[in-house]
Amino acid sequence: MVTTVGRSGGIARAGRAIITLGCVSTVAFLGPAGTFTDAALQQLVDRGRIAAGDGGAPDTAPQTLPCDTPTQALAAVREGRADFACVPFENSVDGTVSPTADALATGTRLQILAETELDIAFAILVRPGTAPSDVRTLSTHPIAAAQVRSWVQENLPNAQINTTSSTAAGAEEVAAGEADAAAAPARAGEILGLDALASGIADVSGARTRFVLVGNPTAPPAPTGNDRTSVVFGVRHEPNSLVQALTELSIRGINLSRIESRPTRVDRFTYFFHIDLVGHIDDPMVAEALAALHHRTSRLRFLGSWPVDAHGDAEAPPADRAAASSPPDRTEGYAWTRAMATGRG
Ligand SMILES: O=C(O)C(=O)C[C@]1(C(=O)O)C=C[C@@H](O)C=C1
Repeated sequence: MVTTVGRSGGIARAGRAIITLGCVSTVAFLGPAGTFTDAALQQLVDRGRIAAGDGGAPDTAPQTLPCDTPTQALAAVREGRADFACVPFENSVDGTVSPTADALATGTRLQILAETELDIAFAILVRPGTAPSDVRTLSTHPIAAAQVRSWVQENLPNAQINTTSSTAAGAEEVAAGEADAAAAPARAGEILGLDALASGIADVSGARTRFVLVGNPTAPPAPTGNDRTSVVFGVRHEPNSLVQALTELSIRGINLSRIESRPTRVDRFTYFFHIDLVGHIDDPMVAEALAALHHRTSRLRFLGSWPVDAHGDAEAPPADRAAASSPPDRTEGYAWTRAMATGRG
C-alpha cells in the first residue's frame, strides 16, 4: 500500500542540506502508520530535509510505503519499489538497531543521506474500558520493550511482554483484540481509537532514537561543518589489524561517535566493524583517513556523509595534521574515496 505523507513545513532553509525528491518519489519506512519511524519521516518533511521537486506542486509530498522491517524497507530501495527508505538507526538506550546495520553492511551498497532524532517516550495503549489489572499481555517492538520493561513490571505486574515488528503493529494487535496493551507512540492510539492508560513512559528519561534516510549511492549532501560519515569494514584475523585501522583515524584527530562489531554472516565468527566518525568525506582529514582505511581494511563500505540533526555544539574534524608519518602509496585509496564522494562508486 502506498500512501502520501502530509507536508506542513516550509521548503529549504538556508544552509540546510536538502534531499529533493521527484514529485513521484516513494519513501519506504518501518510501518504501519503511527510508528516512531513514521514520525521521523514526517519530521524530515516538516524540517524541509525532504522536499518535493521536479516542478511538483508546492504541497506535493512523497508517497510512503509502509514495510514490516527495516530490512524490507531497504530492500524496497534496492529492488526499485521505493526511491528512499526511512529506518531507525540507533537508540540511546538499546544501541545500534541491528537489522538496519546488518542490512546496510551487506547486499547492494546503499547510502545514508540524512538523519533526524526523536525523543522517545511511550503511551500504554488499551481498548477503551481496559483497567490496569485487566492487562495480561503487552505487545511492542523489542527495542521499545527494552525501554519500558521496568515500568511494566512495576505498574502492570500481570502483563507478559510480547514483541512485534513495530510499536504501531503492537497497537494494531490491541485494536484487533489480540493483545491487551501496547507500548507505542500516542499517535498510534489516535489513529486506532485506543485509550492511553499512561503516557510519557520511559525507564531511562531523555531517550532518543536516530533515524536515517537511505537512498541509492550518489554524491553526498555538501559538507556543513557538522557532519557524520559512516563506514563498515573487515580486518585480517591477525594481531594489531584493528588497532592499525583505528590508528589511521586517531593520528588525524578524527573522533568516532559510534563503533560496533557485527557478525559478517559470511564466515562463522568473523566480524564487520561499523563506525560513525565526525566529519565529511570532503573534509581533507576524513578523506585522507578513509584512503588509509582502504589500505588497512578489507571490504571497506562507505555508507555516507550527511549533516548531523542539529543538537549540541557542532563538531568538525581538524583541518590538517600537524605531525604526519610518511604514508604508504594510497593512489588506489584516493581513487576509491573520489568515486564515493562523487557518486560514481
Ligand atoms: O516501532 C517503532 O515505532 C519504530 O519506529 C522502531 C523503533 C526502533 O527500532 O528503535 C524506534 C524507536 C523506538 O526506540 C522503538 C522502536
